[in-house]
Amino acid sequence: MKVTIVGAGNVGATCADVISYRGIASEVVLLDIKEGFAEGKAMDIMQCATNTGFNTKVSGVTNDYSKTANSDVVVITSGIPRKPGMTREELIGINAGIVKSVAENVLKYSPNTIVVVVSNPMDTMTYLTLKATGLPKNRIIGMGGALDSSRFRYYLSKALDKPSNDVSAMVIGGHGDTTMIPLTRLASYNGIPVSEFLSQEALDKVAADTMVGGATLTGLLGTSAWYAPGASVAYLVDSILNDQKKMIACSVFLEGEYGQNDICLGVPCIIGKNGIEEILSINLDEKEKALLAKSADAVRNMNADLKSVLA
Ligand SMILES: NC(=O)C1=CN([C@@H]2O[C@H](COP(=O)(O)OP(=O)(O)OC[C@H]3O[C@@H](n4cnc5c(N)ncnc54)[C@H](O)[C@@H]3O)[C@@H](O)[C@H]2O)C=CC1
Ligand SMILES: O=C([O-])CC(=O)C(=O)O
Repeated sequence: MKVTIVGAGNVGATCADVISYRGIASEVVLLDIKEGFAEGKAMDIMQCATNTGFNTKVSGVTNDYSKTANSDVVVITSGIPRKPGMTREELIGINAGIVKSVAENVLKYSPNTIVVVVSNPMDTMTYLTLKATGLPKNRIIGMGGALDSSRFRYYLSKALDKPSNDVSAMVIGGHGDTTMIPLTRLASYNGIPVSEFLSQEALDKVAADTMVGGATLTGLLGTSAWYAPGASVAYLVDSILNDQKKMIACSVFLEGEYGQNDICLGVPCIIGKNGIEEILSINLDEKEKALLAKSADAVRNMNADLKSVLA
């Protein structure tokens, strides 16, 4: 199975590294616009093969889309990341043009591919990819919920002082500092509601920390995070390529689900060889419904800025 990752920067290269290390795909092509950069990242990753014991073939190319031909999955991470103090939404001006041209280029050589959109503002970039390419909705997946949910589980595990892998929890809504919705009511520690162990005050703090999880890392690192984002993309790609049917919160085009239309927003999905195989409709309480509607309004406002790019 072949995966192309466009953008060989922090997130793209980390994703290539995790995919090869875990043997998720037989071939990974890294593509970047910066001369020699993807080639260098690919060579560095390939030189891990003997010491970590993988057989994936990783190659890098400078803007040569012919080398990406017949990819099963294409991941788009090209674009700029935010700096401390910025929101993801502020990246739209530069990233929209990049994402649109990249999506068009990859489809020329891989017309049947599934596209995973990572560049920010991710929900709007996913919507843009869908509108610009006209691909069916099951083949355009926005990655944000996998990452936000893993951060939610991290903060819950810290509050519980128990291992992250014993915690189950999901974040839905937009992938933004104010638009994501950690579903605290449904989070559990080995099947027991976390509210059995944590006060409402502690749970509120976990939710607030999760929402600004990306901003916190950006403040610490000077640019946005890459290890967990790269691993989250690889987790999603694994579920597609190996038809694992995992339930993952993904940004997907909604047509009536959760009362929303003409928008890409994070909701629980079943991910398999056909991409988005099912959108799960879970019962939200009134407060969660209101938060989702508010989140959708904010993402829709952002999408309105795409008019000139889509014209
Ligand atoms: N959805 C999510 O959960 C996450 C999204 N992101 C987003 O992912 C994007 C990438 O982040 P990083 O890897 O940290 O940035 P980075 O700056 O390290 O890498 C981006 C790469 O894209 C390349 N690039 C720019 N224009 C291109 C084009 N037209 N064609 C091919 N390559 C091009 C650049 O040369 C650079 O190497 C950002 O927009 C960031 O906000 C980052 C983390 C998580
Ligand atoms: O915070 C950012 O800008 C990058 C991102 O989406 C994340 O790490 O969640």
